[in-house]
Amino acid sequence: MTRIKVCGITRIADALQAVKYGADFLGFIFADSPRRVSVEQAARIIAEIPDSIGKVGVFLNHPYDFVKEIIKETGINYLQFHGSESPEYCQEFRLPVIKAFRVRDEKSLVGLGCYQTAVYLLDSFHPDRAGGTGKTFDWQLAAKAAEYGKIIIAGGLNEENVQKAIHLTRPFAVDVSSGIEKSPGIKDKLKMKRFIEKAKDR
Ligand SMILES: O=C(O)c1ccccc1N[C@@H]1O[C@H](COP(=O)(O)O)[C@@H](O)[C@H]1O
Repeated sequence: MTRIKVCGITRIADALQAVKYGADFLGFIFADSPRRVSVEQAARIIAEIPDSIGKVGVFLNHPYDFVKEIIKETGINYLQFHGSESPEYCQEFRLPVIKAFRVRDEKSLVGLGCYQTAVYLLDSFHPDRAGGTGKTFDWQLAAKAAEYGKIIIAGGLNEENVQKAIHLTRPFAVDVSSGIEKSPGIKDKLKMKRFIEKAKDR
């Protein structure tokens, strides 16, 4: 069954709803973003979440020591590197790494084979925004990435298109953020429920 990652969590209520509806991973953004959480906020939320749920810290070209500190202070147990972090950088950490690639065309996936990370996350390319774009990319390109290992499809997913994305790409997981929001960082309960139901129904 396709796993579900709900990203951009900033509130305990949203985290608990996501878990109740069946999310497998929750994402906490430490990069510059309207969905950014403080270390204290993330630690408070993570303390309320069952052990069975993956807690993913999302980083963007952060210094090694910053990431280490966040791991220590919050209890995140997956690392999502959303920038231009090198394969060597990704291997410095003991936790499983999700390396993001922002997909514009086939060339965006060159270099993917150099990484030995747990999972590859494919998100949409945007010239000005690193993530949370609400835009989809050409899902046909995901097949190339799948040759290297497990993939997570991200970028512009919502209750209307998630089943098609799963059908076309057969991912390990789907990742949603802005597609289930009322406003940046604030989840819409109903949209979240419907998204998870649809994703689980595939
Ligand atoms: O959401 C953000 O603001 C963000 C900022 C910096 C790096 C990553 C970010 N979010 C990631 O974007 C994708 C998909 O978002 P969406 O569903 O298109 O809104 C997801 O992987 C988030 O982790």
